[in-house]
Amino acid sequence: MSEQGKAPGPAEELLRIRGLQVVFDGFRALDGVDLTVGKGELRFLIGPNGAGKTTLIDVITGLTRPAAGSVKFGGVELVGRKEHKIVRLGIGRTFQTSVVFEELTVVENLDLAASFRRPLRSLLRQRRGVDEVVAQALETIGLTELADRPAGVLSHGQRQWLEIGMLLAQRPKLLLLDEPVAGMSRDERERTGRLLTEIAKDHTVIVVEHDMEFLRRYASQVTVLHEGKVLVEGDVAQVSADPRVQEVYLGRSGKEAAA
Ligand SMILES: Nc1ncnc2c1ncn2[C@@H]1O[C@H](COP(=O)(O)OP(=O)(O)OP(=O)(O)O)[C@@H](O)[C@H]1O
Repeated sequence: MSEQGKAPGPAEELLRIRGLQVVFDGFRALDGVDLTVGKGELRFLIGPNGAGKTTLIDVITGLTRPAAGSVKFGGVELVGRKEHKIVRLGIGRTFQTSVVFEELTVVENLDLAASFRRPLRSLLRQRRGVDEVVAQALETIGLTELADRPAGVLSHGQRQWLEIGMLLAQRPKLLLLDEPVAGMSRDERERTGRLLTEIAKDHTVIVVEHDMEFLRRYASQVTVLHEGKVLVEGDVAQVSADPRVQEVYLGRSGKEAAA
C-alpha cells in the first residue's frame, strides 16, 4: 500500500457537492447540502434518523436524482448519470442489505465483483489462478484462509469484510460504506476500524455510522447532517464538543452524546 499523496497540507479535492436538494412529495430530505471531500480522507457522516445520510449516498451513486444542485467527482458532474456509469467512474458503495452470494466461495464472490472491470474476451476465456486484484482484496480484508469456503458460512463480521473486499476488487477511488459496523462485536468493530484505516491509505472513504465510540476511535473528519442540512463539520474533538451536535443527539439519545 502506498503512502504517496499523504503529504501534509490540504488534500486534493475528490468530491465537491454544492446546493444539493432532494424533495420527496414536497418534503425536503436534503436542503442545500454542500460537502467537499479530499483525496485519501476517511470521512464520517453522522446524524440522527432521517437526517438525510442515506439519501446523500443515493444521490452520489445515481440512485436518487436531486431537484437541484451539483455533485462533482474529480471534476466530472455526476447528476444525471446512470448508476452503472458512476460505478465505472470509480465509486463503490455497500448497502444495508447484503449482496453476497452465499453458495459461492469467498474468492468466487470477489472474482465476480472484479469481473465487471475485465474485458469481455478475458471473461470468455477460462482463467487459471487468482487475479492479482482479487488476491490483494482477499489479503486486505483478512479472509485469505477462508478463500475457498462458501460465503454462507461466514460470520456477520466476515461477511461485511467480504462486501468491502468486493468493492475493492472493483478498484474504486471512492468507497461509500453504510453502517459497516452495525451488529458487530467489539472485536469485529476494532478489526473493521483497522481495515478502514488501511483502505484509506490509498482510497477515499465515506462512512455513514451511528456508533459514536467507533467514530471517536477511527474518524478523522466528521460531517453532521440534521434535517437535510449540514449542521457541523470538523474533526472528532470539535464535532463532539459542539453544543448543536450534543443538542441534536441529546434530543434522540442522551447517553450517546454525553458518553
Ligand atoms: N423514497 C422516499 N420517499 C419518501 N421519503 C423518503 C424516501 N427516502 C427517504 N425519505 C425520507 O427522507 C428523510 C431522510 O431519509 P434518509 O434515509 O436519507 O435518512 P438517514 O439519515 O439515512 O436516516 P437513518 O439513520 O434512519 O438511516 C427521512 O425523513 C425519510 O423518511
